[in-house]
Amino acid sequence: MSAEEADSTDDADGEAVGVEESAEPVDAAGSADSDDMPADSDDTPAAANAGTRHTLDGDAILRLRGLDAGYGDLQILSDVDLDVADGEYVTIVGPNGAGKSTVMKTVFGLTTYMDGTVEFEGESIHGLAPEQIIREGIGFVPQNDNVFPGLSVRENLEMGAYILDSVPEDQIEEIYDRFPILRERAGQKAGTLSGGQRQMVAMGRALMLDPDLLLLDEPSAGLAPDLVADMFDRIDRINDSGTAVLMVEQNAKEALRRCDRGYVLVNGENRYTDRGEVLLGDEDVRKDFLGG
Ligand SMILES: Nc1ncnc2c1ncn2[C@@H]1O[C@H](COP(=O)(O)OP(=O)(O)OP(=O)(O)O)[C@@H](O)[C@H]1O
Repeated sequence: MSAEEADSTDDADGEAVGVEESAEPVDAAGSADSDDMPADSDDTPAAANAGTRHTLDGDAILRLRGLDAGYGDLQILSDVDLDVADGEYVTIVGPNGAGKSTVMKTVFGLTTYMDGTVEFEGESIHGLAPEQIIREGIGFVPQNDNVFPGLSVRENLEMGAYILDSVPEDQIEEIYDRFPILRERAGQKAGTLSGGQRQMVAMGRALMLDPDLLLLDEPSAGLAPDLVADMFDRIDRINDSGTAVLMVEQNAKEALRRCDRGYVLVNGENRYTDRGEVLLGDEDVRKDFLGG
């Protein structure tokens, strides 16, 4: 069994976790900055926090509140709250069909908005077209069809900056420094690259405008197990250089191990929120969503 299969949340039914809302806010559910944590927060079980707080105390660059969204008349997300702080690494995990990708697509203006707020850097971005959202400083790497297969690697990167008047050569160089194989393959059609290399092209394209927030939908999907760790390392480095990351991952254990905070989404609703390591250590979360 591959690491991905082992971590799959396919069989989680989302019904087994019966954690009720607590009246008391729990501080540990919030901040990306460990200095802000209560001294004993390492020991706070996620279950004690579940259903209480899905938001940060401080400023968030991405702030979703009471979000309802879906496709046409079909509502998928119900009352979703989610924050990403400046420079934070946040991951969303949960069973298939929980609505994880729908959260990302909604941030990027690709679903039917129904209710709630979507704010980025203090301004509402609800109703903006994807091109405007890119200008605001959000990059998005969708799970599928995320490169132009008939264009070269370099042309794909240039497409990431199509809203500019001229190609930002310095940024292309930065992307090549980050992903050296792309410099070597600059003239090769993206459709002929390996899965891992295509994922680098897709990330590189999304980084061309140096976004403040990068949305990554299942970046390890389809990668051979030995390439998965490398992809996660690259994401760590992108985040280390100051870009906030919001990532959806089926490889839930690894994602939670790497991130600052995690959200468990079930049936389009928030279920758990806490620091990744706290969610990983929680028996109910492990049993119901992480394959034990
Ligand atoms: N374009 C669409 N039109 C209609 N329904 C859709 C569309 N895209 C997704 N859905 C439905 O929305 C629900 C949530 O899908 P979503 O892809 O957000 O889930 P997910 O948690 O990311 O799941 P997975 O892990 O399987 O990718 C599913 O029932 C799915 O069938």
